Amino acid sequence: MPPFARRLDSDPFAALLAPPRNESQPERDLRIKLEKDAKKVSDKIDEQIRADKEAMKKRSQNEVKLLLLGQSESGKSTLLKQFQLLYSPKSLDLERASWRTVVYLNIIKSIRQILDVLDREREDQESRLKTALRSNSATSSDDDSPPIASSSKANISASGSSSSGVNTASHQRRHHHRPLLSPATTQELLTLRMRLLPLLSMEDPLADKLGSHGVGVKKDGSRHEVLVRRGWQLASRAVGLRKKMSRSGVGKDAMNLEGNGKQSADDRFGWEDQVSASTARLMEASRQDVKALWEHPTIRNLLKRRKLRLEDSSSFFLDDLDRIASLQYVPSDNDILRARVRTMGVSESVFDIQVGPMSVIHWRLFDVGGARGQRQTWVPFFEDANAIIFLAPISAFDQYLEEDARTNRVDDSLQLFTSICANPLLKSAHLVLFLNKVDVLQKKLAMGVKVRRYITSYGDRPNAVAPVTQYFRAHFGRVFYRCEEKEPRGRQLYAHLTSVVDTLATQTIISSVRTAIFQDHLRESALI
Ligand SMILES: Nc1nc2c(ncn2[C@@H]2O[C@H](COP(=O)(O)OP(=O)(O)OP(=O)(O)O)[C@@H](O)[C@H]2O)c(=O)[nH]1
Ligand SMILES: [Mg+2]
Repeated sequence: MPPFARRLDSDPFAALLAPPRNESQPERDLRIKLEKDAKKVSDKIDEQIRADKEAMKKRSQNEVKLLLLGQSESGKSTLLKQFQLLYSPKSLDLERASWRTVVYLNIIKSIRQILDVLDREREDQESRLKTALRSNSATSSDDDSPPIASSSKANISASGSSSSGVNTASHQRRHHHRPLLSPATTQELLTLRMRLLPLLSMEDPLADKLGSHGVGVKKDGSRHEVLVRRGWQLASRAVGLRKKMSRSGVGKDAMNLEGNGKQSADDRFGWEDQVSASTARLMEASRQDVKALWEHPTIRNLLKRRKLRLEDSSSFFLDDLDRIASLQYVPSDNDILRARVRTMGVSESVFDIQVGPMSVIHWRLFDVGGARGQRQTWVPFFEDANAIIFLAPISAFDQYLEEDARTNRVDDSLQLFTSICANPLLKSAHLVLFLNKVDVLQKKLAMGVKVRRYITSYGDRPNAVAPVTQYFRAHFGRVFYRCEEKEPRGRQLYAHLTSVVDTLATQTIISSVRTAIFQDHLRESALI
């Protein structure tokens, strides 16, 4: 058998592609032409594939994806605002009016929480009085009760050893028996409460206002809890401006305080809707009452005694009411950093960073909702992430999750960090850890809050900032190295002690983190 025939026998493709044995000349010419045309098409496809690959490589070289991860209230959105301040400060200017609504909401929520505590104290005091009349009960000390969560839930943590390696303490709420409210003080505080009702009544309309701009509003007990999605700041502003234009279009201004022919208050101060304008006026009118409540010695005592954890921003705004409760108020950068609104889902922001005379990197940041119910939305963003900043608020050693009042927040952070370190989709991501809210930690320790009461494994170490931060840093480090030992990926952990509301310090850290992440990225993309 000739070698050609053998080849045809053994190679089915050669047999298929071979010209017919008794092909005529015209058939041959046609076949060759068709083959040439087919090759041209095939070459074009190859060329397109090559071009696509090249473009993809170029795009991935010019794009760095960074995820901001961590539990709720860890500071992810605040860190994003710092990126915005650093790389796109003008964009924050456009959002200022929207942040004013959030500041108002934050203040009103704090007042409501304070008044809720007052109500509970009154009820407890009444029932204690009744009991005392019967049994002549004794008083008890103030300092050993655990805090009550800002959600007003009982705060009882799981005891014993947890999978994260820290041991958290178990607490039972104690009752206080010493009466705090005299009849005169009760009367005084009830009068204040009554005078504050109009301002309090703005909470739901304000929440609805934010909620109507493509964001979520969750009913939290009897109250609205606002959750925001990507772009809410500008959506809120655009809707407000449209309303304002349509108002002036029909020739009447619902908010015109000055009478005909004069500029309305919302025009002068940039209010874009009636709800914000009304709240601003109520805020100014109620300023002295809010201050009287917030600074009232009995209220101070009560908050301390009941260990009410107002959100970190609350005292910041309440301490500065003279500035904020004014018709001229426009939120400063610092106010925006402190304003608190929950993130829902994943929101993406892009910053273009010039890295050379001709070269720009598109830095894509993904800010996620950190509550347990939100965490499943993170996973689709893991696959092509270049880097992660994981935020762990180490000041939260004495706090429990809002979504699970038995889980200590530091414990939750450690568990979450464990799952991030071990996730195979993130195996080549550059890993940065922010041990955040060091300023709050400092204040708590200075107030005498003892770490070992909440983290029993802390033992007899000194209750000071350096040993406490060192202890938590070691725990997070151990989680990381344990993951690397199990499955070595050659990664490093870059850890920073941060307070992301501190602009100067945070921006310095962002710059050094950026250098490290971009260097890693350039090294990797050179290998593609
Ligand atoms: N004092 C202080 N406050 C902080 C710090 N970091 C964040 N905060 C405040 O903590 C609150 C919560 O911060 P966010 O950035 O909204 O938290 P988040 O991680 O985005 O929370 P979710 O969106 O619910 O996942 C805000 O009022 C911030 O101003 C910090 O380092 N120090
Ligand atoms: Mg957020």
